[in-house]
Amino acid sequence: MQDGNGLDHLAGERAMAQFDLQAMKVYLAGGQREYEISTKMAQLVANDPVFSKEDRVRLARKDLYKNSLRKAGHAWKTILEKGLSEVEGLKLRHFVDEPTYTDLHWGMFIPAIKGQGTEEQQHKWLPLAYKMAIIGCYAQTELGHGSNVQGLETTATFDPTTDEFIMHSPTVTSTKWWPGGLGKASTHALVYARLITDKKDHGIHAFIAPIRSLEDHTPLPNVTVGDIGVKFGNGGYNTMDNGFLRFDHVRIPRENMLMRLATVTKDGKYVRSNKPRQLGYGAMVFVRQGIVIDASIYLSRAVTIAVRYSAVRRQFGNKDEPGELQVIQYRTQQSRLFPLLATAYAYRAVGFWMKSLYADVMKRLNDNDFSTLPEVHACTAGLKSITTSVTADGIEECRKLCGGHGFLCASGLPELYAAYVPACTYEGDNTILLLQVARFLLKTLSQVSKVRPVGTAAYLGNIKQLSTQNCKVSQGHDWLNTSVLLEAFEARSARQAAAVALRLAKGSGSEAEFQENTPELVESARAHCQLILVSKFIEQLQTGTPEGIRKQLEVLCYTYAFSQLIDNAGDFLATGYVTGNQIALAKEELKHMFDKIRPNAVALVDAFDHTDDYLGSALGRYDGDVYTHLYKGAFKESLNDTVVVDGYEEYLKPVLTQNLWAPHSKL
Ligand SMILES: Cc1cc2nc3c(=O)[nH]c(=O)nc-3n(C[C@H](O)[C@H](O)[C@H](O)COP(=O)(O)OP(=O)(O)OC[C@H]3O[C@@H](n4cnc5c(N)ncnc54)[C@H](O)[C@@H]3O)c2cc1C
Repeated sequence: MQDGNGLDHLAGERAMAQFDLQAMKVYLAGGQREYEISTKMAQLVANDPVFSKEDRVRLARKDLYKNSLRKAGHAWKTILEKGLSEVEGLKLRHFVDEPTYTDLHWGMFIPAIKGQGTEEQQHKWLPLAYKMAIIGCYAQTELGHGSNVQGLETTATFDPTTDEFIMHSPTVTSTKWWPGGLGKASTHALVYARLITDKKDHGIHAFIAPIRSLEDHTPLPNVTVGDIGVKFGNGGYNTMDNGFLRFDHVRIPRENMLMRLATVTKDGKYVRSNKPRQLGYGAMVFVRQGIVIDASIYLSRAVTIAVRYSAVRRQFGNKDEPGELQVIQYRTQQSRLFPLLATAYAYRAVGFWMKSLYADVMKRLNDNDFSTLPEVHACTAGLKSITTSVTADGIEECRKLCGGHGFLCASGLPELYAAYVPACTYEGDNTILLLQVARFLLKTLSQVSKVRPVGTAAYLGNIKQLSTQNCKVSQGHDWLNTSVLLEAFEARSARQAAAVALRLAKGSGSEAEFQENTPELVESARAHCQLILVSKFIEQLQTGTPEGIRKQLEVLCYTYAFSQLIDNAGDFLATGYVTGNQIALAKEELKHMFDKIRPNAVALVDAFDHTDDYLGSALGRYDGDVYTHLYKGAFKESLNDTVVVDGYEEYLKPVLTQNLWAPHSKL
């Protein structure tokens, strides 16, 4: 891939690489087959003008949304015409790279029916959903409540005289608010509502409610539905029609309640099924594995842009070298950029591990073995929280690493951030998720003498040893030992969790005391998750990494672990496990890692294999021809459609000609 002049401005950088680029591409794709599918789908999208992202940040909302509908429809047509498999179709939609209603239809509506519907219900709804004869969304959140699902107010009251539920939104705060795809596209909503039979409230259950006519798409009688408004950033998440929805005593058939876990009989009896609630856990692990891989992809896009641009951009110089220095040569630039590069690799490795975790969970569910589920629930909740928060912050850091030009939409970074940042909130607010992890840690510690902790919490079984032995590092290279690093992360996490558990144990056990300690609880949950990330990156590295890339992955793994250690040095020091001197030694080792990454940096981001089309960034172009394309890009700006700007006569000329109060002034 080269520019119009045939020049690859980054060729010198690429020539320095010390690893097998192709092997790294295949590794990052998750295997040869995945690599081939990815490459094919990326090209298919890049070569189809309908999928162009060219004007997205300049379009008014109505045009933006209409174009998004066009792309989603065209993607579906392409999938059918080319007979693409489910995996290929998913990849194709991934490369279209635009949040849209189909994300919720395929990602939430269909899985919810599969997980919560009876076989009969699946038989009725899934064929319609699979061929998109109906479009569904996932309507849980309301104006008044999101995280606190038990606080939802929408009601579904059973009327045995007609064998129907009456869906109702009794207050303003009960208005469904936020569901993606609800605003304008969906014909059906999976509505979470309080089930009421015979005046008794049975709590929150799921119902399929038709909301728009299948004839002309108008809202059904007594349904009020629309889009909630413009969201953060240009383009970004504004291609999605997040919606509001109110019911005014809308009747739906009894069979529209999803009844796999509980049933309402014709005469209004509420019956819980004997199916274990945990059956839905497999889907949860699957969704969260996708979130962690997505975090890696989004972060890798930002890092690709920042690394390539940092290799192109030159500022200042020194007397020892001719010309100006590439900004990637500056230690401060490296110390902000290379840990993010290593993080993108770490998240990819952890995403791969989560795939095997999913397989393990499914096997256990089949065997009715629910013993590991609390640990799996906590681990995946925590990983969702940490990886999305770090990725959102990382994209913003990459924007700053690109200086002024990073602020231009042409850099691709503002839109990437705007599209990604809600991941910190949807699928569970990140702080709430960490509090769930903290509760799990407290429970595990309270039972540690009787129940041996499993999986990612197994280290807590060694709490005594981890609480008494301190770090033995005495020279820098002592840190270059994965067991030493792992023990440091285990000891820090175990000690932080034990400290807050002890403080709570000394108290009365009240909820107020728990609340008082939530900042420390969140910190200990974060420590636990950072340990999981470091340990799984190491584990993945040690299991069958191809020779041609192992060395680079090791460097990235140490970079990741050292930067985590240093960024959280306060916590590590406070636990007493490490000394200030040991942290200083780790800092020196981290600099050595930066030296090892430096000649490989551009190749390491090339390995993510993002096409120019997918990156959509003048700064991150493969050929490094940044300035030509920034300059050309300015001429696409609508303000430059005319040389004299619209508004000059009415509003600018009177200022310049001192005619502000002239009789014809429009000011
Ligand atoms: C782009 C986007 C798309 C979405 N798509 C959907 C969708 O398709 N379907 C759907 O149903 N919903 C959707 N949502 C809604 C989303 O799931 C909720 O916004 C999310 O669950 C957070 O809930 P909340 O808004 O009530 O936040 P709140 O819970 O009100 O959080 C506000 C603040 O309070 C803090 N907080 C709340 N409770 C506690 C506590 N107990 N302890 C400590 N701190 C606390 C939180 O950490 C946060 O800082 C979407 C949201 C966004 C932004």
